[in-house]
Parts: sequence; structure tokens; C-alpha cells
Amino acid sequence: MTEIVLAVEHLRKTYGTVEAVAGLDFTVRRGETVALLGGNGAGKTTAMSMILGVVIPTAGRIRLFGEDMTRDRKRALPRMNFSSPYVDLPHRLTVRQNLDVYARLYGIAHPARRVREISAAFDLDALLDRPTGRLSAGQKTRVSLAKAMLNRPELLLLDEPTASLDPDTGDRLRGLLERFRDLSGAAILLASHNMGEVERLAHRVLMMRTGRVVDDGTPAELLTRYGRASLEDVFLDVARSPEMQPAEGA
Ligand SMILES: Nc1ncnc2c1ncn2[C@@H]1O[C@H](COP(=O)(O)OP(=O)(O)OP(=O)(O)O)[C@@H](O)[C@H]1O
Repeated sequence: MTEIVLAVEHLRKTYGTVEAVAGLDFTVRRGETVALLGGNGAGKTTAMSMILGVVIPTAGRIRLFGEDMTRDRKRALPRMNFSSPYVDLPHRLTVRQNLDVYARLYGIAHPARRVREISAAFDLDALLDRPTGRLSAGQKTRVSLAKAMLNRPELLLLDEPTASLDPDTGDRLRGLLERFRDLSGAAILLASHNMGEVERLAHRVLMMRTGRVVDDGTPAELLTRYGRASLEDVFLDVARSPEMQPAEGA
């Protein structure tokens, strides 16, 4: 059986009376891409933040690379990375300086060489000497994804990784992510509203609503179960029905 990289057990987070995450259980294996799909406020970012260690769970357990890391992530952090449009890189530093600082923080042996490699892979050469704060939203997203690859992570957490990218750039970056995953065997946890992205990248989809997984399966299984032609239609069924209503006979 392929190694389990991330295991989430009975994970909960409450803010006062709001159950942001109300009992999540799932695993992600080496080489596997699992997508969290859910409407606004479903709990995707809160779940990701707990796995990253920036939000403390109310209850539950997170195992990273086979070890319980609910309190101490120091051993796991060098083996993972993340990209999120909600987390900005320092604005005044140029793109090169930002990538260089992160490469050093990650303890990469030849930071300048790694920055050159990653810049070529993400088509960033023309942006390297510009202040990061002056870039367009889509350019910042590209830099954030490049930063997330610097340490060749074994687990990559991606929160809306291609939000604000134009279709051409989004498509090229999804291709890069696929190649990175297939070459490195990295596990990816992806939160996205982009159904095409989920259909292309995800091996398994967890449909979330109000902090819970209400259904899961491969994209193909979900299409069959709901009798739909696209994940977007499945998403709308799940988002709009008071109870889960898979298609008759599925
Ligand atoms: N720091 C906080 N304090 C209070 N409530 C919070 C906090 N963070 C999140 N919540 C609430 O928890 C719920 C889940 O939010 P979360 O950001 O995880 O959802 P999401 O699925 O990522 O949504 P979106 O797709 O809009 O980004 C929401 O009801 C949100 O209002």
C-alpha cells in the first residue's frame, strides 16, 4: 500500500458557536491529489490552516508522515509547503529576494541555483527584479506557487492555487503542478472552486458543507452517482439540496 502522507482524524474547529470544521476524517497518500470542494464558508481554509499548524484544532488529530503532529510540526514542516492567495509575500522585496530568502529559510544547499531553476520553470525571469508588491494578482500567484516548490515538498497544500490566473497561465501552471506531482510523487491537498482544475488534478474529491464531508469519490464516481456531466453540476446539487440526494439508482 502506498505510504499515507497525511491523515486527519475527527478534526474539529469551533469559533464560538460557529463549527468551522465539524469532524473531518481523510487521508492523502504519496502521489495522490485530494481536493476539498465546497462553497464559501464550508471550512476548507480552516482545515488547511490546521494542517499547516497556523490554527490550533479544537479537537482531533493530524498525522503527517506517520507522526502525530497536532502540537509540534517542526519535523514535518521542511517536508511540506503551501500556496495561498490569502498569504502575501513581503511586498518590498523583489521576486528574486523573496525566493532567495525562502530558499535559505528552507536550508536549500545552493539557493541561487534553485531560484534560477524555479524561475525558469515558472516563467518568472522577467519579473525577478521587480518588487513583489507591484505585481499583478496573477503574477503574485505564480510567484507564490514557485515559492511553494522551492523545497521540493512531499506534501503540498494548495488553497485556490490558480485563482486570479488567466486561462492560459492557469492551464500552464496546472500542467506544471501535474508534472511536479508525477515526477516527485508528492501528495497534494487542494482547495478549489475551479471545477475544471479539480477534474484535471484530483484523484479523489471530498465534497464539504458546513465543516463536514458530505460525499466523496473520484471525479468519475461522483459524476456517475449524481447522474451529471460535470463536477460543477454535482457541486450545485450538493450546495443547493438540504440533504444529499444522489441520482436515483446510483
Ligand atoms: N478566525 C475566525 N473567527 C471566526 N469565524 C471564523 C474564523 N475563520 C473562519 N471562520 C468561520 O468558519 C467557517 C469556515 O470558514 P473557511 O474560511 O474555512 O471556509 P472556506 O471553505 O475556506 O470558504 P471560502 O471558499 O469562502 O474561502 C465560516 O463560517 C467562517 O465564517
